[in-house]
Amino acid sequence: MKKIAFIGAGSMAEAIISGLVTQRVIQPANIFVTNKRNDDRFNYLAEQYGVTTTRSLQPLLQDADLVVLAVKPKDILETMQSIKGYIREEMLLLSVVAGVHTSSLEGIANKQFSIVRAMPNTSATVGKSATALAANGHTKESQLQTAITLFETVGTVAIVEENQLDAVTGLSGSGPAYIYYLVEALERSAETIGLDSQTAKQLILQTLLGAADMLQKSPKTPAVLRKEVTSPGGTTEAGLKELQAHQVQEAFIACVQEATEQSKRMGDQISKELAKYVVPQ
Ligand SMILES: NC(=O)C1=CN([C@@H]2O[C@H](COP(=O)(O)OP(=O)(O)OC[C@H]3O[C@@H](n4cnc5c(N)ncnc54)[C@H](OP(=O)(O)O)[C@@H]3O)[C@@H](O)[C@H]2O)C=CC1
Ligand SMILES: O=C(O)[C@@H]1CCC=N1
Repeated sequence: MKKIAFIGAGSMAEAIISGLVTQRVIQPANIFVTNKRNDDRFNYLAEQYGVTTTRSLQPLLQDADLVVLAVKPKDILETMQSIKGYIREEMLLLSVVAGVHTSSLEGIANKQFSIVRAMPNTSATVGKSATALAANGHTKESQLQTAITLFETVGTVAIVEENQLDAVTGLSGSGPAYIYYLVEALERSAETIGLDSQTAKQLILQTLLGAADMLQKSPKTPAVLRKEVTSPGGTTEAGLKELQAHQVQEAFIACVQEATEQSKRMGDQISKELAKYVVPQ
């Protein structure tokens, strides 16, 4: 990677920039960043990571073989209309924008080009994102490899078909929130059983980290690992009975399904909106 241009300088852009700089994938000065108006953000990113900031599209996009699109879905139309004149055949557009289909991006730009869509999650901030990538038909193998290299600086990467990205969004895109929700419940439960919050926090965090490590390192399935904790007639069995009575597994399944459906609904809505601006061939 000789030069990368980031359009959008928010939290997702910063997580990726941090990964690239920390792992020395590219010289920081060759990471070009733009945003809409936030000067403080420019100063912070330049000072913290040594990246080059500019609001001028020519220096941002000329010679950039990789352009990372990291704006909110509501800003995608304005952004694509402003950059479409700079899109070149050898350029790869890497979009982290949730719900915006590659066909919409090509439609607004009125040209066919290489696009990889990514669905990372916020754990990219600490280098632990579970990211899924989907490439459109124009993307070369070497360009997909570039996208993989980029996202491997902030975690793990899976390759999926574009039509699976809604499921990825429902599972791992939103996933950190489900885990935080569970931790909130455990913290509340600690209060009710008389543990002070500092002690409870430490116990919960280490339990979570330990279980995640077991899942990663042990060849055993989650069900087997669960059974190993559960002594017959013991405490775990008593606790799990309550979870079953409250249909907690079913609730999680419904949660992921509903998040996936919402991702589809939002994607359809954005596609419909953007279709108005697609230039007819
Ligand atoms: N949060 C999550 O869990 C996940 C989010 N995503 C996706 O990542 C994307 C980025 O999210 P996030 O980083 O949180 O967003 P932020 O709101 O933090 O950042 C958005 C950035 O876009 C800039 N921007 C807006 N309009 C333009 C424009 N016309 N030209 C240039 N820059 C512009 C903003 O600039 P300024 O501040 O100056 O207005 C800002 O720097 C979203 O599309 C989201 O769907 C993907 C996976 C997970
Ligand atoms: O909640 C959302 O819509 C976004 C997409 C994935 C995570 N956050």
